[in-house]
Amino acid sequence: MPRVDPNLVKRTAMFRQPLAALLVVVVAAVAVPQYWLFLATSALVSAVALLGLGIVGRAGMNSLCQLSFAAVGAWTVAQLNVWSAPGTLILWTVVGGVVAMPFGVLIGLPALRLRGVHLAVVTLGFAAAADVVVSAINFPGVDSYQQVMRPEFIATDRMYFVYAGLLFVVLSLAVEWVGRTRIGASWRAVRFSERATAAAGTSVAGAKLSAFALSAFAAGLAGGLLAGQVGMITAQNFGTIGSLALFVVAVMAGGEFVFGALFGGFLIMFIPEFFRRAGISQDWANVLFGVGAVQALSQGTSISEGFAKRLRARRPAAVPPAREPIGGGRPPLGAKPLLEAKGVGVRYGQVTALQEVDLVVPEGTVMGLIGPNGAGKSTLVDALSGFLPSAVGSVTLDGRRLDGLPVHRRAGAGLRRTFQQDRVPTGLAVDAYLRFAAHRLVTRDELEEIRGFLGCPPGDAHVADLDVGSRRLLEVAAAILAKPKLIILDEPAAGLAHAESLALADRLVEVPARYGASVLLIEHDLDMVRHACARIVVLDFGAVIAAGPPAEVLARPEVARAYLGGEEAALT
Ligand SMILES: Nc1ncnc2c1ncn2[C@@H]1O[C@H](COP(=O)(O)OP(=O)(O)OP(=O)(O)O)[C@@H](O)[C@H]1O
Repeated sequence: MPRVDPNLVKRTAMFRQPLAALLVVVVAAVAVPQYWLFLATSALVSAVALLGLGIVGRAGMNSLCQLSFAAVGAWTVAQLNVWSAPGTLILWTVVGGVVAMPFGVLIGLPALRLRGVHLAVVTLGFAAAADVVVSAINFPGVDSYQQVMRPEFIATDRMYFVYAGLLFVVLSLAVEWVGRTRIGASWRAVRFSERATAAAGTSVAGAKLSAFALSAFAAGLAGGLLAGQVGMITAQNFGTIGSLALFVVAVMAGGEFVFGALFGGFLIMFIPEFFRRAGISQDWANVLFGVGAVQALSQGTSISEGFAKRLRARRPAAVPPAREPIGGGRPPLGAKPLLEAKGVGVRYGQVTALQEVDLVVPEGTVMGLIGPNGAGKSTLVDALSGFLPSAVGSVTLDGRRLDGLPVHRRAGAGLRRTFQQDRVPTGLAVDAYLRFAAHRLVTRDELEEIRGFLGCPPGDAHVADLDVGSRRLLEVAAAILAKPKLIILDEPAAGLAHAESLALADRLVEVPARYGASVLLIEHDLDMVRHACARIVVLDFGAVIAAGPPAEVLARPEVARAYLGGEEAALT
């Protein structure tokens, strides 16, 4: 049997769901009886809005006002229709989507500070307010009974269904494509960890606002599509309860997936109809959706996500290559200072976590930062990388003052860091994560080289399927791939077996010469520190108590005392 090129399979993966959706639309266009066409078109309208909800869902946010954005799109289309603007309904619908975008950004602004239920309340408030506004004033053309005109070729219900289907397919292709760009990866990343997103040089605000803007665009398209379908729109089409139902179905079916959106659209339109035919109140459909959403939330996966997981589970597990120690000595201690921190101090209320710490990391070296639990190591890393704006003192990297710069700008200036707990977004594949976190264009060769160098799993392995040790290595790989001047690794060996820690130490030793970055290694594994570092600095109670070559420093009694709490023995 001829072998299929795996790279081609990977590259075409984003087309799979949209093309399958196209097939569904084509079959339905031929097979659906005239009677059901209106409902089927409405299902596509809802599916378009659900795709948009899936975008904010990818970024880990909730929006309960999707139909308010749809109302903006519908309003725009109705107004352009009244004005007989050029471009026909097709262009008006796109304009409606674009006009909805600033509203998305406006509603996204609170998301910069609010999360979870608080954000949901804000969006619900907007939905309620929009509901009141559109109920109080008629849509354009309603007073004069002016129907939204469809162009000739989509005048029939069947052709309009095909048009709605094609619009859904094009939008889903666009969403899948954006999902594979750095913007899409930033949505996944921000959902997993805002701190790690910023540390990877990406603006958290940009990620959140772009998700809201594109989500509103999709909703605006849905509104325009609806205006063309029904001809004359009213406030009832965009009620708060409708927005809530849409959200609940997105949670249940999985709006983040093309098929989840399509399936959700089908449920929203056809379940109430089935109830009606069975002589049951249609309101029971919302109860059913609510139960489905509770079920999805309690299981932690939507229907589509569960399906995707089962498909992934059938693939063989990714086996990372063995990470054997490769030997080699410590890097030289560079002469030129790269990072210079002076008088860095941090207080948490009454606790002084850091007291006027001075630290110099030279160019071209691996330096260790050690100290007992609570010594202030992570606090120092947070202060250096910009997570503690209240920190006092000054930080200079390669002669550039970093003081006052936010986290992502410091990352852009060449300071990369990792975290004590791994922060690799589980929604991405290995190479997608590396590309995102590198924050620059990386070649396939570079990806393969860094994965091989550190012994990371294959590029198409899914992060969610990896063990903790492999994820830690991925973080290190991503930091190196970003080509920074300084990489601060906060306990990178947590989760690795001892032999693997030493193997990682061997690799770190090579980093300055091979990739041109210095490394500041925070680690409790003193074997690893001895193995990798040309110099170490010891913190205790927020102050530097010793600095120098590892063997010499670890032999000092004050260092042993800090670690062992009073015993005078040297740390061997
Ligand atoms: N958000 C916070 N609020 C109050 N106190 C804090 C906070 N974060 C850290 N501290 C305190 O600041 C001091 C330094 O903590 P830090 O986490 O920087 O130490 P560490 O050396 O990184 O410890 P470990 O090795 O256990 O990670 C500790 O006394 C800790 O309790």
